[in-house]
Amino acid sequence: MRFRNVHFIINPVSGKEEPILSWISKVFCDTRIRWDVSVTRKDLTAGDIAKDLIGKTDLVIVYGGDGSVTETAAALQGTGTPMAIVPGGTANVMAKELGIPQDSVEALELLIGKSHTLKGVDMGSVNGKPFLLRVNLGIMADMVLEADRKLKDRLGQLAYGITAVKSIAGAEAIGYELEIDGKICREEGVSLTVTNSGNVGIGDYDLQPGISITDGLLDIILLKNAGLGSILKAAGSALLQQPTDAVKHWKCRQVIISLQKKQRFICDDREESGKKIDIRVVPAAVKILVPKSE
Ligand SMILES: Nc1ncnc2c1ncn2[C@@H]1O[C@H](COP(=O)(O)OP(=O)(O)OP(=O)(O)O)[C@@H](O)[C@H]1O
Repeated sequence: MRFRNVHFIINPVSGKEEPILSWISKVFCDTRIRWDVSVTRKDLTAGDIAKDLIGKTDLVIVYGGDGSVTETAAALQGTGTPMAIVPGGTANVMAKELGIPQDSVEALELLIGKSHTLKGVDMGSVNGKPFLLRVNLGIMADMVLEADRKLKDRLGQLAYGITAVKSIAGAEAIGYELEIDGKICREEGVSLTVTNSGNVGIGDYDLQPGISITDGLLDIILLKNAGLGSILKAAGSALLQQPTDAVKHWKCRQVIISLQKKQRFICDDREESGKKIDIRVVPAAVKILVPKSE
């Protein structure tokens, strides 16, 4: 696929410290592609910039972490303007999920070559607001909330490991009423995840086997307790991509979660709270540039 005009959105404070402008210039200098750059600010998000670019460029390319990627996807969803990712963040979950090179120069080279294609990627909506990766309640939410900017700058991905240990230590199971595609069930667990993406940003491991970001479905994953045995079984299941009895797994188009009291949850990187959480899939919502499969 050939693009004539592309527009980069760059987050100057995301995880990696790289001379990205000089690399863009080098990679694009021998092409006929016209490129332009906008830089995010605290008061000008990737989503704000992407909204302004709808229909005005052939491709929006975001250089940043999953926060910038999800903001851009939310802005472009349903518009027909495609996007690409050059992973510049700490974890870069979305790039891993889609097989996009983690190395920035390789990701730039993918844009100018012929070995890429545009893929229709599912998104989700939670109480009417868009998300790309997942919604977390319980210990997974606590883990992300505790890993603040300073900790991520100092420790990179290890920040999530440290906050995970803290969150698991204090975990208590709570009751969830789940209405899954119209069918009601009652469950208890320490962590509830409704995910669009399988990858969790640690190597190539998926949360559970069989999760796809292009299947038009969401996956609900419930971790029943935070005992060591249960955590090890869940981790082993992710490593070996085998099901386990420590985790319950459903696929759905919609789930309505009812809680006994208002609880905070994480929707991608965003903190929200609620007592009733209505989550739906939006199939093939946004077109993203990915490597062509063999
Ligand atoms: N110029 C800026 N100054 C300060 N903060 C910024 C600026 N531009 C963007 N941000 C903040 O960065 C957030 C997005 O960060 P992003 O996800 O790109 O990187 P990251 O946190 O390093 O990556 P990851 O999510 O993979 O850990 C935005 O939501 C916004 O709050």
